[in-house]
Amino acid sequence: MTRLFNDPTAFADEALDGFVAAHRRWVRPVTGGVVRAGATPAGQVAVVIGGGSGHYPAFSGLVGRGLAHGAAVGNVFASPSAQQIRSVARAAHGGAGVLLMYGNYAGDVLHFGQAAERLTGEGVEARTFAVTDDISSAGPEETAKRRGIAGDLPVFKAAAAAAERGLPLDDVLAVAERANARTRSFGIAFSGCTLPGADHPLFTVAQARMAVGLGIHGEPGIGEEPLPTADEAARLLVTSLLAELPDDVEGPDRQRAAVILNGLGSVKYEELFVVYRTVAELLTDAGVEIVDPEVGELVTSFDMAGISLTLTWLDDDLEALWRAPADTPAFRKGALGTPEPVRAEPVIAEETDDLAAPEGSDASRRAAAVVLDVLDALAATVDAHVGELGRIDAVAGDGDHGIGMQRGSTAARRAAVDTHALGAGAGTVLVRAADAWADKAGGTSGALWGSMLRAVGTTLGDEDAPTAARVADGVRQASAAVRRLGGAEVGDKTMVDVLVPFADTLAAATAEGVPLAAAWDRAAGAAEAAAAATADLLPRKGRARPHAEKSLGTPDAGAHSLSLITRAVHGVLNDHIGEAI
Ligand SMILES: Nc1ncnc2c1ncn2[C@@H]1O[C@H](COP(=O)(O)OP(=O)(O)O)[C@@H](O)[C@H]1O
Ligand SMILES: O=C(COP(=O)(O)O)[C@@H](O)CO
Repeated sequence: MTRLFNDPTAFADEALDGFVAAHRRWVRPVTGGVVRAGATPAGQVAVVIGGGSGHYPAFSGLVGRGLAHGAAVGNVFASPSAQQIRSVARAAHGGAGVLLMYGNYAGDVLHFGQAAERLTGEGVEARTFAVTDDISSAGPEETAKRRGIAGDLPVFKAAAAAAERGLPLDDVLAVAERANARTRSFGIAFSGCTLPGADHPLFTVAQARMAVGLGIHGEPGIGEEPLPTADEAARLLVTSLLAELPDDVEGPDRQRAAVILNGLGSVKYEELFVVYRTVAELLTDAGVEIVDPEVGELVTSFDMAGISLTLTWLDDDLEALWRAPADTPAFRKGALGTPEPVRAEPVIAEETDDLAAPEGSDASRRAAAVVLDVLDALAATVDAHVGELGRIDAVAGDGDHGIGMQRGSTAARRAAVDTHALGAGAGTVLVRAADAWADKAGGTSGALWGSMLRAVGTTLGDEDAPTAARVADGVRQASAAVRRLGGAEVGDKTMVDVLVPFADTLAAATAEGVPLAAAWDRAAGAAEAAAAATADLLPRKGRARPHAEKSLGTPDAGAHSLSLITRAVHGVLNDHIGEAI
């Protein structure tokens, strides 16, 4: 249970404020997260990490000398937005480029990727790297699909220590790749976490049972077994990892390994030590030389009861990087010289894009008024279903789909109202709403909904009055944009299963000359049927994939929300447009 909070939707921001107030020696706040209190030394690659809140000390607690130069901090269990990441990276940049590092989650991959593109376009050389240490989340033949859990720490640290040596960006990236290829984690859980404001945990484990193969977002494990003793738990963790050695490690005998026994939130230190005692014994019996072990909370999931074991198989260079000193709020090692002075200049102000909007034609401004009503209906629908969407997402995901959609749709509506008041046409209103959605929501759906609204807005433009064919074309462009960005296709159990038939039906009906509202009605019917049919699919993308079987019988959360929204939008089109276009 998370007991102490004010407004649950403000939890992540308020936690970050308090964290900064407590750690000014190490960090200073910037829009989107934190950077080191001292400047990145000129000519040093900046390592910028990030992810959702709810995992402390990941990610803000790992900012400081010897480790990250900055951290982008998202909402609870949702990746930070591309705009946040860009802002933190610009503040951390020391002139030698930026390596953006995160765990391998769909939302992080999308937002960090977009941030890197934008930074590079602005002249800040940027690369991305996703950590994939969790062996339970995909098989050895699909290591690129694995999630990042406590292995984030040794991989971030290796890259950051390489950056401290003055290596160029591509060499720092190569170190991250090598550390990741040699890092494996495996975990078990005894209870799920309860998000701030929620009254029940994201999952439960039956009395005297444990979930095997945990995630760090309250995802249920991939299997269930009887509750073990501490020694049995240690044996399971060690044998699972020794059975999954990296390709270039022939056997454990005479190998060196960095070892992390991580507590997820409510397993206490003494319990961890009891388990570690046997972990150390088993590894030593297998011939492994343990290097600088860490036992404690390094990547958490609120109050989740669970533990994970991480092994990084070291070569000489990786050992030196693992042993290198570090000084951050939550992770300290060795001794560093005198710290750089804490910068006295004020907090970097949020960069605001030019607020003026290009004026739309009269016809496009009238269309923009309908767009406002559409966004109102959209946000109201999300508000009315926020709990239901969260529950569906919690079956095999992280339970945040409702709150993510709510944050995004609320921000989009606000931005649309402001932009409309500046005299903008329908296209610009939608594009600004899209950017606000992606920025404020973060997460997978934030990036995808941002790209959808942007595609429709770009197609409508600010000059011509929208026609039925133009709207249908905009929706088609939106469908293509989501598939391009997320890489999912029909059948993967995502919102794409609804978006494609919706766009195709709308295009076919408008091509037959059916007026927009009636064509939309037909397309919304196709969307509803497609959303219901996702209940029979096994997920192949996103957070639900490792829990495929559990999701059978439940529709995909993003597919369901999209179908609800298409139906609500039909109401607006029917009332405002009728058969006019
Ligand atoms: N690669 C993808 N392409 C398209 N849609 C996706 C993809 N991955 C996930 N989704 C959609 O995103 C939804 C989850 O959104 P949300 O819960 O807001 O994001 P997150 O998983 O980042 O917390 C899923 O239900 C699915 O419809
Ligand atoms: O949840 C996180 C990001 O992944 P999403 O795909 O946006 O949910 C985050 O907590 C880990 O970085």
